[in-house]
Amino acid sequence: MKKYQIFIDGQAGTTGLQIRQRLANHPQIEVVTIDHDKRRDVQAKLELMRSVDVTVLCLPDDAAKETAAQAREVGCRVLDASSAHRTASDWVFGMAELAKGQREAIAKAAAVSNPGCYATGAILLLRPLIDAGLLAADRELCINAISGYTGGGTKMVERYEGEGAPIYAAYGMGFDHKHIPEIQHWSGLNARPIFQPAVGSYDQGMLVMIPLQGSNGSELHKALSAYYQGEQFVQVQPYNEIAADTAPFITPHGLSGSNRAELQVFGASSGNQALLVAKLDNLGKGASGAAVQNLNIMLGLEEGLCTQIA
Ligand SMILES: NC(=O)C1=CN([C@@H]2O[C@H](COP(=O)(O)OP(=O)(O)OC[C@H]3O[C@@H](n4cnc5c(N)ncnc54)[C@H](OP(=O)(O)O)[C@@H]3O)[C@@H](O)[C@H]2O)C=CC1
Ligand SMILES: CC(=O)N[C@@H](CCC(=O)OP(=O)(O)O)C(=O)O
Repeated sequence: MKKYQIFIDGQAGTTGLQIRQRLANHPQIEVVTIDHDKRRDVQAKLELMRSVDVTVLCLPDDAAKETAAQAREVGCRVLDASSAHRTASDWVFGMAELAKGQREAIAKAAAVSNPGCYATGAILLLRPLIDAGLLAADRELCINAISGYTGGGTKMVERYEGEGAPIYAAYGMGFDHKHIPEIQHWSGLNARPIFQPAVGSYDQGMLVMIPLQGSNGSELHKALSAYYQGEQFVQVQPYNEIAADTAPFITPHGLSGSNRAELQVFGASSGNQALLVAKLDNLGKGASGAAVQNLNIMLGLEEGLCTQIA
């Protein structure tokens, strides 16, 4: 059986480690590692990139831009987990479920950008509804969200695993979160949404919530259910139903290690108020799970292989 080789630049970071953990048992992908003290050595990286099938970037944006340019120079395919190229026209957006033809585009691409964690939830909810005309592209939306602290990378993990980090902390008060451009671009929203995220004192798990005035929940639920029918990693839950084990609450927990996103729609009996909810693991479908899914697609392998941590 053919084995493909990949190099992860940023292999020791939060996202890099989770990708390696998933790939440890992959039957057809082998991770080629770089010595820790050579991780910033451009020549050593170029040499590796010349020989592998795909380079995966798990770096801060500026470093990702540099390495992506080097990878392209030596003709190596790239999958970038950073937010540096998510709306770039010469990159393919790595969300297989986005629309018809997206999987095929990922399979052929030289450069794939892995979606942002919050953006994954928001785009999965909005794109089908805007495409269907059930939400107007110029609709002014507020998107609320909460993430586990691993979403903030090694620095936030250190802070939360030490003393005194807040149990709940809202942020995004500058109205300029880095995911807003990709949410707008890939959902097809003309109006800039207000995005108001928060971080909680737990490691993994995310909720993205979009309240809608004047919308009929049942119609939205039907449209989302039809759009994602047959998808392995995106599931629409029953209308107006809260899982028995968390009722009367919806929580960001329960999907750690998985590559699934669960979408929910709630609607008022009046038919003119609704709430859209996406639940996912910020390190799973929001990062490393999606990255392995994209690698499988890029290499022509079964899409679900090793995307989840058992
Ligand atoms: N955490 C998450 O939920 C998600 C993160 N991402 C994205 O993935 C990328 C990585 O994030 P995350 O894993 O959280 O970050 P971390 O801070 O956990 O890890 C980043 C890693 O990159 C290394 N690094 C930094 N600069 C360089 C460089 N020039 N060359 C080689 N290695 C370098 C760091 O090593 P050192 O500092 O020791 O040199 C560190 O190991 C970011 O762009 C982030 O936005 C995407 C989706 C979700
Ligand atoms: C809790 C937390 O800080 N989350 C990060 C987003 C997670 C992330 O790293 O997003 P990317 O996928 O774009 O890299 C933030 O709000 O900036």
